[in-house]
Amino acid sequence: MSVSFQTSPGTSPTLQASGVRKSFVSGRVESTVLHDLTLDVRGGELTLISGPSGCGKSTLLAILSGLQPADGGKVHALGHELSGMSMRALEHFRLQHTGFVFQGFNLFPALSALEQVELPLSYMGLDKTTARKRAIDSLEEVGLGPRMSLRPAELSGGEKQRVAIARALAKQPELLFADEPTSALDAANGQIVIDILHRIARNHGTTVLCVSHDPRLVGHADRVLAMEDGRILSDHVPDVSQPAAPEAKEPSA
Ligand SMILES: Nc1ncnc2c1ncn2[C@@H]1O[C@H](COP(=O)(O)OP(=O)(O)OP(=O)(O)O)[C@@H](O)[C@H]1O
Repeated sequence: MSVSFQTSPGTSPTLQASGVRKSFVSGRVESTVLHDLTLDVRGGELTLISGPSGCGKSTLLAILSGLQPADGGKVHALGHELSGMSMRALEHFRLQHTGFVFQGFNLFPALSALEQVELPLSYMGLDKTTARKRAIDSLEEVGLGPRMSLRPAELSGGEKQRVAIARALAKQPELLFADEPTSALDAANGQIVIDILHRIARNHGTTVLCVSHDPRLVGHADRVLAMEDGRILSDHVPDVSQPAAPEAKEPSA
């Protein structure tokens, strides 16, 4: 049986999935990874999808962001039905409206932090001056103003992830997707990253959807969808009076 979670009346969801199903075939075995999953996600909030490894979180994020097709059901993002879009239209949608942050940072070794952030802005068609200003503003917003000329090899893991966040933020996306953004980081850097994602949701009205198996993140989200075996088991607002992780200190470079 599937459980549905809907937004409360008066709020307008930016991401909606209804009856989403996904299976993978390996040899002769077909495994269902998502079972008739229905959910709504709102703007201006950090929504965390938590759950054990292998429960289908990354697959769900990939489907909600248009990176992967579902086998059934519908996904609406910013009012567009993703399942009805061509590959080309999906690419355009992702370029214009979404930002991604992944566990492995995905930075180019030869580019400075500033160049990493400017690059997607050039693909979006922004002129050089606008792109540079946006890139600088975004790097400053994640606390990397003084380090924007450095290349990945000269940055710590936490700083690299902040460059990746600045790169996503500079696009001014309505939807920001983060897949295990803290997994490669220590506790202090992980907390800084999740705090930045939270601030982006609050200050820019962005829909931030983060998937993670890290239980320390639960206390830092506005809303937590707990997933298990391809189903959402609960939808709750975390108790902020019970911090899930110790206070973060600004780490040294
Ligand atoms: N392309 C694929 N082909 C076959 N099986 C896949 C594929 N992608 C994912 N799976 C399987 O689907 C299941 C869910 O994977 P998924 O990556 O969505 O889980 P997850 O909850 O994000 O896990 P983790 O926390 O470890 O990243 C796993 O059993 C995985 O092996």
